[in-house]
Amino acid sequence: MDLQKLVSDVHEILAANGDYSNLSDKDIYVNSIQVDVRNVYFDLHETVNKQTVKSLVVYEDRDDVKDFDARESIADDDKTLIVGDLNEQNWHALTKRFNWLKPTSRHGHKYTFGLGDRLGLASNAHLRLFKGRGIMPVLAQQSIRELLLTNRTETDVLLDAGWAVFDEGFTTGWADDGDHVKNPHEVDYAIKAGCTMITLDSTEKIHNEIADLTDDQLDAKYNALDDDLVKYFNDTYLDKTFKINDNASVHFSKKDVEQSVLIFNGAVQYAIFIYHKFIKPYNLDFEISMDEAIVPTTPANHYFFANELHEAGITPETIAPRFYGEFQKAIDYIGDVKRFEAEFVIHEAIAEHFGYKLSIHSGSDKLSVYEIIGRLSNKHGWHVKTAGTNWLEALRVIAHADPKLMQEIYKFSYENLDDVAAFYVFNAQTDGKAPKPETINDSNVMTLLQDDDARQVLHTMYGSILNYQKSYRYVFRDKFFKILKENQAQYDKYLIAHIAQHIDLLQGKAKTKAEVQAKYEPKD
Ligand SMILES: O=C(O)[C@@H](O)[C@H](O)[C@H](O)C(=O)CO
Repeated sequence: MDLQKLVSDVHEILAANGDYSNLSDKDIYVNSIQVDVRNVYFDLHETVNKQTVKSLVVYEDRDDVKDFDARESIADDDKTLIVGDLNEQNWHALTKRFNWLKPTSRHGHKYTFGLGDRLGLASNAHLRLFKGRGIMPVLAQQSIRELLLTNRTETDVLLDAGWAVFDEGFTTGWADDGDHVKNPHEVDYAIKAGCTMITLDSTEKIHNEIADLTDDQLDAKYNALDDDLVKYFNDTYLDKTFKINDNASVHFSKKDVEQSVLIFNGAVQYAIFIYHKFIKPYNLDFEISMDEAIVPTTPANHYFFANELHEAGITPETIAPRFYGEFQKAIDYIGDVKRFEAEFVIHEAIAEHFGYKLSIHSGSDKLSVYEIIGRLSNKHGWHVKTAGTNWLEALRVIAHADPKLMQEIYKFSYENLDDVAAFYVFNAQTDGKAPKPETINDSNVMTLLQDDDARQVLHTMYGSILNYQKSYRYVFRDKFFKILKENQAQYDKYLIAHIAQHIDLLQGKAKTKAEVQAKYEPKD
């Protein structure tokens, strides 16, 4: 690398008085430039074999610059210029200089949005979309399931997102979600890796089987609890109506009390335990999710959960109920939208009453309900989690650039769908619902990204696709990343078009799915 030229670049930056539109070195990534008195920091984006290769350039007082891991360096008066990799040491060194680089809690941010970049290549585009929108991006958001299936660690996820934050000069705050952690080991791991938010997935503590009991069986099981507990729950809830506001109240029949206790109280107690062991001592941002339970969270169940937490002195930042209808991965909402709205009013009132926000999980593509969610919760705020659909946008790039490879990927996914049966709940099946691979050809391959069943097959099979090997060699992985990196600009375009649809509806800038699709859906 020509270090002398980089020194001239630095002097040009210092002389530019903040206007970097005409810098002579076009490899300087302008969004990344930071000038701190006479110290200068930026990323260099060089194109090598059609891919972008990034390096960090730091120009600092000679004694200070030592904590960077330099590949090369050169002295310039009392300063040293170093060039380094975008690695862990350099990112930590930068966070000591720029506080906004570190992920923080969502607390105080009214609108927050989880992005879940499965491949580590989506955050730059996301940040360009979020700049100036007034929404805090939770850039790093990976479930343990996703980490296992992609062979990534929390640190990989943090660094991919953190470097994008520096690259884009995104100074208004971002968060890192240790998503769907289920046990103390996973919570501890997420915290130690630097997650600022913990999403406790309480699915395994929720007793779905209680919903199938007859009234007599339910009664017997409930009354078998210790007398003092039964007395406490009956005194607190039985035949009571809690008026939450002018539009919402929650009534507890005998069945509501018994089901709320027997289905959810184990999860409440577990959340209290996790709160005292980790959340409170480390002052973490806490979400409790029950969205992947089999039983929907009725307004009474939700009120019960929130009230019991409140009695224990706990106010999480967000709670993710399992709303009425189905929020399946990668496709629109399934269910009666009117009933969803009627129940959402009550869920929102409960959240506002107890002082947290609702979190909408599996939020990608739920374009039929975002206008409702935005309209009903914009005053108080919301958290939305997309479900890794940036992976599908990556496949859109593959389908475009190499239709044959995409057909092979789909055929493989279709034939091996059982791989993910234990990880995901989805409708798509290979017994007639999802399109048969032999019907897909070069001219209709893009339809795979529009068909609900094909989307679900491809969405859930990411781990198998990326890790599939023959003779110890990856079959798809290397080709996949090569194409994606060579077409990053197109990937960025697709990513922005996809998430912009969600945000416009949530922010009330558009009213219908048709409107946002007409505005943003890629035409090619
Ligand atoms: O695939 C996953 O595990 C994630 O995308 C996860 O489902 C996601 O983070 C989520 O919770 C969306 O609601």
